[in-house]
Formats: sequence, structure tokens, C-alpha cells
Amino acid sequence: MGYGKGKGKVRDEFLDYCISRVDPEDRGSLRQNLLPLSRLLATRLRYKDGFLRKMGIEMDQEGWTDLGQVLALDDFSRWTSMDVREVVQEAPKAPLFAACVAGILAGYVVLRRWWWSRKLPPGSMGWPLLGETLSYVSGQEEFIAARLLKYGGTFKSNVLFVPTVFLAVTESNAKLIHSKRDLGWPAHFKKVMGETSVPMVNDPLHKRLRNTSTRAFTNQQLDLYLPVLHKLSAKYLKEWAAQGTSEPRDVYFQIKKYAFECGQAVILGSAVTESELDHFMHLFDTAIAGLGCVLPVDLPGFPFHTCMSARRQLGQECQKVIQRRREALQASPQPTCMLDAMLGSEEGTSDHELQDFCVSMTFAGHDTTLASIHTTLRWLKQCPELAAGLRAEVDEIWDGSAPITRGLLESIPKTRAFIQEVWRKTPPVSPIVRNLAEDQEVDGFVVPKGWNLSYYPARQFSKADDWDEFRPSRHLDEEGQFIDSTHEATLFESFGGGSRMCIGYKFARDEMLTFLMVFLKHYDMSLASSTHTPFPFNFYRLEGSFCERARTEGGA
Ligand code: HEM
Repeated sequence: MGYGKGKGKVRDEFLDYCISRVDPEDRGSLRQNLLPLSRLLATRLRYKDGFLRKMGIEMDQEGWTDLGQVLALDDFSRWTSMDVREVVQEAPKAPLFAACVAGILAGYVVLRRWWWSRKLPPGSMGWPLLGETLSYVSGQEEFIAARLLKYGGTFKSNVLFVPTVFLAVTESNAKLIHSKRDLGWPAHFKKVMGETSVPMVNDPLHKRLRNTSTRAFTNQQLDLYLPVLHKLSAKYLKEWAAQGTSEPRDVYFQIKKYAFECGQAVILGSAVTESELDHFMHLFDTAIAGLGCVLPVDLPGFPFHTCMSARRQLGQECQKVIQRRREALQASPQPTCMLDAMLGSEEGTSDHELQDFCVSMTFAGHDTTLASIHTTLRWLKQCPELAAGLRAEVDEIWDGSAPITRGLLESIPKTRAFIQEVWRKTPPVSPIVRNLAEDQEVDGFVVPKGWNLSYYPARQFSKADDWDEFRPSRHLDEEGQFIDSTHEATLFESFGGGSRMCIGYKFARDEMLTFLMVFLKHYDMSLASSTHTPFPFNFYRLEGSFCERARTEGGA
């Protein structure tokens, strides 16, 4: 019997033979000892030197020999159970076991790498761990467009510490990414945002929570929010204009507070007081900083602990509001805010889920609109002729004091087209991402389970004509009616798509339109500078000051 041949057979023969040689009462324990040993060694055993010499078996320098030699020995049949036990005791079980496992694992890793490297799209994975993250965060659009061009379409990279395949901009790839449902956020994101928050969870929890949350975004609910948005736009713009100075200043925090209050008033209701609002904003900002913690350890002394303490407090504050809204709904069942719509849900949403709803909607809705308002004002100031056209459109349909209604928002197609062009040209969130729950074939490549797929109709790869031109009229038809491109996935992907599409996109549009109507009707801004900030939200940060429109244009 040759060395290395018929290992299974050799093993079985050896085992059976040994067993047949020992006392019947010893057989159970001998089998127990021999089985793992023979499985691991297959055809090789290590013998005590003296024993092997006595048997006349040759060894290599390290004291190994061939089991075939042992079985071929004539006098093997004369081995006693003691001889067999000696063999068993001398066999080096543990080191060999470890060596075998390590060898198998190393082989597996090498083979898997080799196999995937043949199937993966082209591209560079960058530095170990860091990948190409730095180039990515310094300009996602440029990063993606440059590589789509270089690799002729779909390419791989490693960004934000996750191996990622960026998809070529095609209808089929847009469909593919929209058909995927899973997001692969780091575990600490979930702690910060809430274990039951819609943007963090995957199916089946995602499906249930998302279904319940859509109650807050029905057309009927959205109409309820318009007076709140109108009131807050009027209040803040008036305040900013009153503070107006000839000295330009960073308007980021002014606009942030406006966007935050709009979110809170619509999510939690107008019962939130001014001091509660400031407290909420502080807690919220401290908690959200946890997303960027490199060491997400929730123990005293770690920065993440401070963030999580704020997050726990935020949950408690939300709970107080939930209680208040419950009582208010008992007195008058008419819903006034998103939380009311959730409380009216028949599907039994727990208080914990309600708290996470409030936090996650604030997160998803407030920085995105904050970024959009900055960028809209920047484009307005860049394009004075377009701005004049929009003012004329608003002047024509609104006296500046009547309530802003759905009807009014729908009669300003140029303004709607303007906002859509702002979102096409400078999308606040980009690109959209899904995590793969199983291996996926894409454009003839295979992307392994656990990787991210990313899709973004960047620059010249967008299907927009003259993609670099800021031209709102592209969103108007021949009769001047607004063309909604929200679902045109090769042109416009600012709100994503499929079962994870932005749940608040209609509300975001209402907020932008309401703000813009009040601004265009009554106010103006002198812009000193605008600085492009690509990450984490893509927008232009502004320096300037607000003033009443009459001062620059001689009256509206
Ligand atoms: C200009 C404003 C906004 C932009 C550009 C924006 C953009 C996005 C994008 C790109 C996504 C991911 C979509 C996908 O992966 O397919 C998303 C998801 C989401 N957005 Fe928005 N969003 C905005 C405003 C809002 C507002 C105001 C709310 C709520 C009040 C909101 C709530 C959400 C939620 C809950 C998700 C997660 C949906 C899910 O995972 O099922 N967003 N948003």
C-alpha cells in the first residue's frame, strides 16, 4: 500500500485491524482514541523511536513514517493492544491538528482570493483597510466619474472601509440596485440611530417599520404640515433679514436651526417649546457625532459614551413628547404631526419604536434640507435672470400673505423645475448603496456576498443632455408644465429608489418650495462666498447676509 494513496482505505484498515487486536472490553476506548487520530493523520503516524526501531520501520529525520509501511509489515498482525496504545499515545495530536487546520484555511483563503480576483471587476482596492476612502470623501462625484471612465464602466474599490463595486450607469444596473433591500451600516450606527430605526434595519423589520412610517407621509398628512412650514419660513427669514448687516457671515447655523425646527415641529408637533428645541438640537448633535467615532466603545472615558449618553437622554425627551401627544390625541383625535399619525397606527408600534422614529426622521430629514437650502440660494445668486423669472412666477400667483396651499405649490412649475435642477446638479446625498446578502452577478462580473454595491449617475455618465449645464428648463415640457424626474434613475437619483427610496422626498420638496416662495416674495440675500463641501453632505456652504427684497429691488 503506497504512501499517500487511498488514505481513507488505509485509515479504515488500520483502525479495524487495531481494533481486532485488542481485548473486547478495550475496544470502545481504543476506537475513541483512534478515530480522531486516524482522521487527522490519514496515512502518517509518528512512533516512539524505540518502538519503531524494534519493528524495523524506517523514519524520516523528524521521526515520521508511512502508515503503509506499518500495515505492510508481516509481524504487524502480532501487535498487542499495548503496542497499539503506545502508538496512540505517541501520536502528536494537537500540533498536527493545528497545522492541518491552518493549512486548510490558508489554502481556502488563497483559492478564494484567486477565484474572486478572476471574477471581480477592474479597479484598485487602495491601501490596506483605508482603501481609497480619502480620495472618495474629497469628492465622490469626481471619484466615481474618473474611475467609470478609466475602467470603462463598473469598477471595484474600497471606500469607507467596505469593499465596494460601483455600477456603470445603465437602466439594468439601476433596476438591480433598487431591487436590493439590505444596507450594511457599521454596528455602532444602529446604536446611535436606534435599533428599530427605518434607515438602519433590514427585512423583515424594515418592511414592517417602513409600512407603519408611511402613515406620516400620506398626501393628507403632508397638507397638514404646510401651515407649519409657512409659519416657520416667514418667522426665520424675517429674523435673518432683521439681523442683516453689511458684514457677510457664515449662515450655516441660522439655516441649520430653521431646518431643525421645521423637522421637530412637523415630527413632534408644535407642543415643543423654544428651550426644548435648543436642548433637543444639542442632544441630537452630540448623539449624531457618535457616527464618526473610530472607537465606538460605550464606556466612561470614551467619546462614544458621551454620544450614547446624549442619545439615551434624547430617547427620554422623545418619550415625554410621545406621552403628551397621546394625551392630546385623547382630547382631540385630529392628527397634527408625524408622531400623531404614528400614534394613530393600528399596528401596535412600541414606545421604543416611536422614539427611534422621531430620532431617525430628524436625522434623515434635517441635514439634507439644510444642505438643499444652502445650495438653492447659491444657484439663485449664480443665475440672477432665472431668479427674476421665479420671483415673477411667485408674484403672479401669491399675494405674500394668504396661506400656502397645495394648489399654490402646484402652480409654480418654474420654481419646481429650479429645485429639481438643484438636486440633479448638486444632490445632497450621493451615491445610493446596498449591501449584498448573497453573491451577485453584475455586468459579467461576480461580486461577493458582504460587499457593497453603489450606484450614482455621476457627471457625463448621467443620461442628462449637457449634464454640466445648470438648466432648470430641462424639467419643463413644451407647455411649460413641470416634469417630475424623481424616478428617472439614470438621470436623477437624489432620493434613491426601490423599497428603500427616501420616504420623505415629497415632504422635502414641500419644505423647499415653501421656503423659496417666502424668500422670493419678500427677501433677498447678498452672497459673499460659497464653498463646496462634498462630504458627508454635498452642498455649498454660504457666507452672506439676508435682507428684505424691497431694499434691493425697490419693492415687491
Ligand atoms: C433634500 C432632502 C432629502 C434628500 C436629498 C434625501 C435623500 C435620501 C436618499 C438618497 C435616501 C436613500 C435612498 C435609497 O437608498 O434608495 C434617503 C432615505 C431616507 N430618507 Fe431621505 N432625503 C431627504 C429628505 C428626507 C426627509 C425630509 C425625511 C423625513 C422627514 C427623509 C427620510 C428618509 C428615510 C426614513 C430614509 C430611509 C428609507 C429606508 O431605508 O427605507 N428624507 N433619503
